[in-house]
Amino acid sequence: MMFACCSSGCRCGNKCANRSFQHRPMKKTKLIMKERYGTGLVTEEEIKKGDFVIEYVGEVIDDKTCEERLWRMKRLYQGDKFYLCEVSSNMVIGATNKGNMSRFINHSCEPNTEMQKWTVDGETRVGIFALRDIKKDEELTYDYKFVQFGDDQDCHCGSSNCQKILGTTKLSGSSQNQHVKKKNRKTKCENCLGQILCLWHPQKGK
Ligand SMILES: C[S@@+](CC[C@H](N)C(=O)[O-])C[C@H]1O[C@@H](n2cnc3c(N)ncnc32)[C@H](O)[C@@H]1O
Repeated sequence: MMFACCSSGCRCGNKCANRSFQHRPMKKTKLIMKERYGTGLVTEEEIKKGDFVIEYVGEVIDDKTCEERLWRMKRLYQGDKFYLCEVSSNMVIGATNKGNMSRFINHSCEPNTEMQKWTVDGETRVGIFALRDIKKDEELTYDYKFVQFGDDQDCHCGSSNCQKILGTTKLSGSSQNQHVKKKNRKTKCENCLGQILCLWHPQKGK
C-alpha cells in the first residue's frame, strides 16, 4: 500500500490535511507489560478511524545488511527480540538498535491499526494508522503479516479468529551460519515487502 503525502511545495501550506508525517500529530501512547508476549503499546487518548498514530522508524538498511544482521542475531541472540520491516526492494527499516515506541506494537489477528507506506517529498516512510475508532487505554496492534525466521511462535492475541501461530510465511535457510541464498531470498523478499520480519529466540530453558 502506498500513499502520496503532500510535498513541501503544496499550496495549502500548514492547513493541508494530507501531511500526516510532516505534521507528526503522533498519538500519546505508553508501554505496558503483557504476561504472554512482553512489552506492548497502549493509547493514552482516543483515536479516530484513519488517524495517523505513529511513524515506524529505525535505521534504513539494505537487504545485504539485513541478511547479515538476521544471521548474526540468529547465532548470538539469547532471549530478546529483533525488529525489521521490509519497506521495498533493498530497503529495510531496522528498529532493533534505533527506533521509537512503534516497535513495541504487538501482532493481532484482529488488529486495530495497519502499517501504511507513504511517499513524503520523494522518500518512502512507514506509518501506523487506525483501522477503526480506538478507545483510550486500548492496546495498539497490527497484523504483522509476519515473516518468521526460526521456530514457530504461538500467537496470544486472543481474538476469535486467531490463527494460533505468528505468521504464515517462513524465511528459510539451510544452516544457521549461512546467508539466505540469492535465489531463495528473491522469492521471499517479494513476499515480505511491507511486512515485519522478526527474529526471536526464547531464553534458554523456555
Ligand atoms: C515487534 S516485537 C513487539 C514487542 C514485544 N512484545 C517486546 O516485548 O518487545 C515482536 C515480538 O513480540 C511478540 N509478540 C507480538 N505479538 C504477539 C502475539 N500476538 N502473540 C505472541 N507473541 C507476540 C513476539 O515475541 C514477537 O516476536
